[in-house]
Amino acid sequence: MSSPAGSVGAVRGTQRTASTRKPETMTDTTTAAPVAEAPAAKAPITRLWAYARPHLRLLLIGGALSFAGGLVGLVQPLIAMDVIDTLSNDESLTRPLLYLTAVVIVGGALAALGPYLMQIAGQDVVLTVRRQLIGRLVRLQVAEVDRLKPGDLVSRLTSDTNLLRTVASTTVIGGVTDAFMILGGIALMAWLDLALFGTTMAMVVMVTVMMLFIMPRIQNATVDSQKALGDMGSLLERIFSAFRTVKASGAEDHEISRLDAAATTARDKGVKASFWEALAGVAAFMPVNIAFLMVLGVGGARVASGAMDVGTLIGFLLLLFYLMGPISGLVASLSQLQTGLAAIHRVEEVANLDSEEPVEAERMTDRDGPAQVAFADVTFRYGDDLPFVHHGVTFASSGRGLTALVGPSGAGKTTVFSLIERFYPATTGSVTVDGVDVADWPLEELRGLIGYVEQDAPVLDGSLRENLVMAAPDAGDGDIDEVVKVARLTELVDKLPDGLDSRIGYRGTTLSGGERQRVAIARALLRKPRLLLLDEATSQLDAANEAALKQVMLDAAERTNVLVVAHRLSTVTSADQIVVFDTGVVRAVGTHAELVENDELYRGLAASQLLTAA
Ligand SMILES: Nc1ncnc2c1ncn2[C@@H]1O[C@H](COP(=O)(O)OP(=O)(O)OP(=O)(O)O)[C@@H](O)[C@H]1O
Repeated sequence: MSSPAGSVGAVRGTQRTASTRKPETMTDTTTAAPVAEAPAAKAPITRLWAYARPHLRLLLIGGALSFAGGLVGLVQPLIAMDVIDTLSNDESLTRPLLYLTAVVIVGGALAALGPYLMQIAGQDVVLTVRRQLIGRLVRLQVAEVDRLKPGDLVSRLTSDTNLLRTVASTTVIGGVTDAFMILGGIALMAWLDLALFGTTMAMVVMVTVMMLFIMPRIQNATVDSQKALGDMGSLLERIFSAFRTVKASGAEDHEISRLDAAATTARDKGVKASFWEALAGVAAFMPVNIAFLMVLGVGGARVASGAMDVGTLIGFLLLLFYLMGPISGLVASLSQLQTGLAAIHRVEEVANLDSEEPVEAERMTDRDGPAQVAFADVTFRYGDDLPFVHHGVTFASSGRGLTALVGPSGAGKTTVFSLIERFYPATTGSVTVDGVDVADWPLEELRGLIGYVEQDAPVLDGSLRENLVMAAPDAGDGDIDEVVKVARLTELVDKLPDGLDSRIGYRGTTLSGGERQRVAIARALLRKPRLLLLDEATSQLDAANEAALKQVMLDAAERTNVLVVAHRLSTVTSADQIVVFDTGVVRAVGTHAELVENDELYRGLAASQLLTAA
């Protein structure tokens, strides 16, 4: 074997492991798994800033326009005072009324345009977050997906990110604008009358203290409420992933009651969050109303005593009245901010998951022809707290030909394929392809040379063509026709209403088990792989198709290296070599005839499948 060209060291490290993630402790299957137990690496507010920063320009323009709209509104009470003075002086109302009209029109236009621009920025922020999440989710390591619940992840991508829209747009800028309004109003109050100002400030302090108490509770309640939604999504996803089994088991009522319980929990948690939000509203509203009454009382007395004129009192009251908007706006913004921070917390947990980062890497090799595979004393287990599945597996499949992996169920045959594909790293020992440890291959290149047909031959929602070209997007019509013929799919394509462009349903439910397997085989062959991994590829085929595909396998083995996990030995009796697995070790390697002669386990398997006399 010639060793592949190119630097090995330069392409290491394509798998990313979040250093902050704690080991998983998942045993409960009824609720959504916590995506990660460690808190997000950065404070949610810092992350919010990072997400919003690329859209800052639009946010600031929108915010400035909204702020200008608010300022224009602030002038209204002053003009009203002017109107009263003008009336009491018997002067013409034309000038103040013109001002008032201009203020209303300009204020209205600014109040519409500013929030609209901020909403656009908010949608852009959500898009940025979703893009990051999508990239992360699709590249998650297989081990992470083993322990997670897709329904919960879907909820994070859809529902949680949606909560960010308002917070990233109107909330922060609106809150800041409202805060400035309030500060401006307070300054004006101090300028108008210090005694009334003091009365009002007591109330402002009261509101602040109450908010400090309520806000963290809103955030916690929102996290709980969003988690409950995720749990519900997980349960629903669980049912649809085994829909026929649920029905055939008559388990609808049981599943409905579980979903109902999850929906009730989501409702209860939502109500709790709403309770704190409502309390925040009251906590802001009540003191302002009390302040209004107190100003009326104290101000009335001051007017009666001549310490203050009636115009100033009315101006002060109007100012207070006007400030109710910004005050309740600020409180609503703070509540929304808590909701958004809760959402960021859940979104950021996904960032802590282990994923396979794409890295630019030099190609290792331009070799064609069959790839060689070798396992050298490989041990492996799926988790630190799980038993070893491989206890020192050693075998080689050196180039062109058919290698069959056989042995009892659970012996570790499928795991061999997972290690070759680098879905998991071997614990000790080495798994090499073309003499290079799989850990040293650029991940994309390694997987690019392999065609893999999984045990349950999954197909994805979409058209038949989309499913076939998934691993070979550049395949031409001629190539597709050829694999369709080779995989005995011609009849299926002819009978489908739109041929190759017919949709084949969620998880290929409109296809038979055998058809799904043949689609998966055709997909793998279309890639023209240097290494073909077939897992139980013929288990659901009828006798005629099994014989035909056995021929396909042997044909492929003429050109490439084919590894097949087989339970039905009839399909692999003519394999170049058969590797017999037993409880995580290779107990024998040989041809069918040699193994029947020398290996007791294989002889038993062959006898039980009527391939030899017992
Ligand atoms: N993702 C996983 N997490 C934890 N344990 C796993 C995982 N996948 C497989 N196992 C366990 O590893 C062992 C070997 O599984 P593997 O699928 O490799 O066996 P196999 O020989 O292919 O079996 P079969 O012939 O039934 O398909 C089994 O005990 C199985 O329960």
